[in-house]
Amino acid sequence: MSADAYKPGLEGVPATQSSISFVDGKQGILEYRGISIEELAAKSNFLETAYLLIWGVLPTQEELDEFEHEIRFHRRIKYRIRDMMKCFPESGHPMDALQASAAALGLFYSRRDLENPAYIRAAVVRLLAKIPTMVAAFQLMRKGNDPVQPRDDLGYADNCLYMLSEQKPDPLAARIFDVCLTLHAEHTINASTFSAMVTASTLTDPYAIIASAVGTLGGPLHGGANEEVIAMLEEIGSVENVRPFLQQRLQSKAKIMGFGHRVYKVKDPRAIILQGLAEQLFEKFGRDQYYDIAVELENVVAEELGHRGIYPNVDYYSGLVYRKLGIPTDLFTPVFAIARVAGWLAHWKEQIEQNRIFRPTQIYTGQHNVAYTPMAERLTASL
Ligand SMILES: CC(=O)SCCNC(=O)CCNC(=O)[C@H](O)C(C)(C)COP(=O)(O)OP(=O)(O)OC[C@H]1O[C@@H](n2cnc3c(N)ncnc32)[C@H](O)[C@@H]1OP(=O)(O)O
Ligand SMILES: O=C([O-])CC(=O)C(=O)O
Repeated sequence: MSADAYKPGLEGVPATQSSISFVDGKQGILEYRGISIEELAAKSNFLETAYLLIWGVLPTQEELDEFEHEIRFHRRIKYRIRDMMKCFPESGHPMDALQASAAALGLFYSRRDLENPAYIRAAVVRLLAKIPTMVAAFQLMRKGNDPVQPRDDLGYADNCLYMLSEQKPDPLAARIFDVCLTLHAEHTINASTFSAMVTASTLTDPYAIIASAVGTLGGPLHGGANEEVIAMLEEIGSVENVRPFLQQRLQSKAKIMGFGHRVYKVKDPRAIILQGLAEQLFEKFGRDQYYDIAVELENVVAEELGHRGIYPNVDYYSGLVYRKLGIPTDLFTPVFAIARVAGWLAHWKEQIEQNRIFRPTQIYTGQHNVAYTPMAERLTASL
């Protein structure tokens, strides 16, 4: 195979066919099942959107009620999962705790029955229901407290926010959190979804699939950037410092977190909505000290890098929203995961319906016919 065929990072290489979502990176369009993200953010909610993504159609009221009811019923986690999480080091990152706990769920539901729609539905319900409870359980247990119990009187987003922020959510805050989940639910064949699809293509169980996707999402080039953005804004510290900070970053060829995207060459449509949500929250609950720095950085990056299509991505303004909602910084990426479970599950279902194991090829750059060197004759490797 010619080396020209190799595309680092698989840029532009179609790896699947999918009807779940669509991105036009030049025009800044994102659709789930053909419906624009702006319309879903305004009119839908996370659970309805999850249903749409996974089953391909908007549910009737009856179908949605049943789905919500099933999820509400499955929110609690087994005491053995909680006991396992108690043994995790408090200093560990919540994404690692989530990855381990998601994988551990598979120990309880290991019988695979991929041909059976009831098995698929049960796994979908369980994962959507339990992932937020697991994130919240680790958050409380690392502080030495008992894990919070989900509240049956609260809807999906309200309950998540209640468990994560440890306070009864204000209705506007809960609605905004719900929109955040909808915005993060799906994004075509991004790195974590691809990871989920590769794992799914071996016909393994959905808990292993979600665990591999969580591991992939956590990296700073992907979902982990939302946490890094806040660290960066804190480091900048003041609006006056934005320009010198950017110059120094560009000189050292370091990335500006929350900017740039493989597909979008304009501002990510989700970043536009998230910025609006941040402003709504600031109006009601007071402005975040880092917001002005963020806006100035966006302007200065546009001057310097806009001509190269480098603009804010979904991770840029989400952290400012989560901070105002009272969510600790190292839970920002787990919150992303809570939402993206919907997209990963939709791709799992689609993958097994059209499955062929992922097994690409490589261009070998090593040697051939190398003689084995006996230990006594080996030179110290110059590392
Ligand atoms: C949910 C999400 O995953 S959204 C993305 C979250 N990630 C981030 O915010 C991290 C910062 N951004 C990035 O690292 C990248 O833009 C990515 C990973 C998102 C996309 O990566 P790729 O498509 O592979 O682009 P790549 O990293 O090769 O960048 C292409 C060029 O643009 C530059 N560039 C891309 N993003 C940035 C950035 N944030 N800051 C400065 N320069 C950048 C690169 O340095 C590179 O320049 P070069 O051609 O002179 O070497
Ligand atoms: O599509 C991507 O590469 C990353 C992204 O924005 C997402 O996963 O939401």
